[in-house]
Parts: sequence; structure tokens; C-alpha cells
Amino acid sequence: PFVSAARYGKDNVRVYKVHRDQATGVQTVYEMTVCCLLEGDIASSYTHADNSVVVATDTIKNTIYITAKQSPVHPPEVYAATLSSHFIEKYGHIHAAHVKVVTHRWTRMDIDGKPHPHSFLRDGEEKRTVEATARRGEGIAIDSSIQGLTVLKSTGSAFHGFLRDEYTTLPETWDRILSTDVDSTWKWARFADVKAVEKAAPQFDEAWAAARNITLKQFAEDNSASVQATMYKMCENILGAVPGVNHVEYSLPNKHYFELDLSWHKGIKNTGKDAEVYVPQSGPNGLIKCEVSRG
Ligand SMILES: O=c1[nH]c(=O)c2nn[nH]c2[nH]1
Repeated sequence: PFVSAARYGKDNVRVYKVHRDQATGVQTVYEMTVCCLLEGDIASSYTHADNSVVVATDTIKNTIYITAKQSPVHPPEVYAATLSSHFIEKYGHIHAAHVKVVTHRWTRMDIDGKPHPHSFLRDGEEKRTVEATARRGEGIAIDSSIQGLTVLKSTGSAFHGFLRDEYTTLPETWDRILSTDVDSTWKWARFADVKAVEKAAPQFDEAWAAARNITLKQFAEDNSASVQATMYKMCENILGAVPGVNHVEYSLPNKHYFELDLSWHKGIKNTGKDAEVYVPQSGPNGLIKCEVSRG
């Protein structure tokens, strides 16, 4: 037997960084959870207990903090690219570094209608995530995501005309609740190096805002014939809005809310157009995935 694939490093490294604007006194905070995994000529550490090739995971953890101190941590794409490239540049036997940066929301508080200089709130567990892979001789691949943005619409969603056979019981519907946890990823054309990523820096926040706004607008306004049809429109619009991106993918759970027949109790009408009380389901859930690429 031989090692056919291997990568190792440190996961769940929590990082906080504050920016203090000396002129205005306004402070800005960033919080993220980082995973950094290395690939390279490391098989001997598995097969021969050869630790001489091992950049200790503790060393990787230290490097995550030092890089956060010495380089920008926002946009997360720049931080992830800087960190992943460091390992290729520093260690000749490491050929790829995979960095995942999950950023958490600290939204500035508005107090009495004014943005507060140093107070923030966690307005949702939605994450902005970046995965950057620096590979020797191949530049830097960056995927950006929105994850855990939970949405619901109380109408404007239908599902009918689907295949029916002896296994099918699902009734057709022209009016249903639609709820999902948005997991949207947009994949950037490869960057040659960190300098190219830094040059592109303004595009990353713009792309995130565009992807988030397009997702919410399409979700709200589309008279949805299915999760599939609506998510395709989201992908098309993001490709149209973000030139530096060549692929967009969504993975959307269909979080069902079942109608509840209460007619057994004094003839209560609570189904179809009379439905008001529903039963939210924890599972099973539909799961609809797609990737749409620039033609
Ligand atoms: O939007 C939907 N897509 C599907 O594929 C599906 N299957 N059951 N309900 C569904 N709703």
C-alpha cells in the first residue's frame, strides 16, 4: 500500500482582529474561524514516522495569527490567499495549502439612528466563507460563499407537473411555503499570485453584496415553479453581475412546512386555501444542488 492522498493542519482556529481608526475613533471588528491544511512531500511522516517533513499544526496555528497581525484580514479572500501562499513560499516541500476562512457577522449597532463607533451585534448565524488553495506553479484558486442564510416565503411558490407513477403520493400545489438555508458559492478565475488577488480586492465585497442581494431578490420575486428553477435564475444573475467569476453553485435544502388537516375537530377548515396553521418539518428535507457555468 501507498499514501494516495494526504493533507493535514489545524482546524477551528478562532481569530478576532480590531481596526482602530485613530482619526475618527471608529473601531471595526472582524471574527473568523480558520482551517489550514497542507499537502506536499509528506508521505514519509505517515509511512516511516519521519517527522522531519512535518510543519507542526501548532506552527500552522501560530502562522494563522501572525499573518492576521501582519496582513489585512478583510476581504477574507485576500487574507486566505496571503495565508495559503505563505506556506508554498516558505516550505519547498509543501506544494499546496488549503485555507478555509469562515467569517462571522458583527454588524455595527445603530443607536438613536447613528452607527455606534465600537458596538456590534450578531444579526444571524449566516457566514461569509472563503476557500483558497495555493498550489505551487498553479497560482491561487478562490471560492467565495454565503452559507446559513435562512429565508422563507409564505406564498409565491408552486410545485406541480412533476412525474407521477405508482410510487408518487405528493399532491400538486400551486401555493406553498418555501424555506431554505442558502448555500451559494461563486468560483473565481484562477489568480496568478497574491499580488493579483490584492489588485482584485475591491471585487470581493462587491461580489458578496451582489450575490446576497440577487439571492434575496430572486427568492422573493420569482414566482417559483420549483427550487431548481429559482436557483438557476440566481446563478444566471450572479454570472451576469460578477465578471471575474466563471462558475456559481447552489445547494438548497427544501425545508418543508406541511399542511395540517384539522377537519376531524368540529369540521375545522385548515387545508388548501384555508390553510393557516402548518407543521414545520425538521426532516426529511429536499436537497437541490446545481452548478451553472459561464457559456
Ligand atoms: O421544488 C421542489 N423540487 C423538487 O424536486 C421537489 N420534490 N418534492 N418537492 C419538491 N419541490
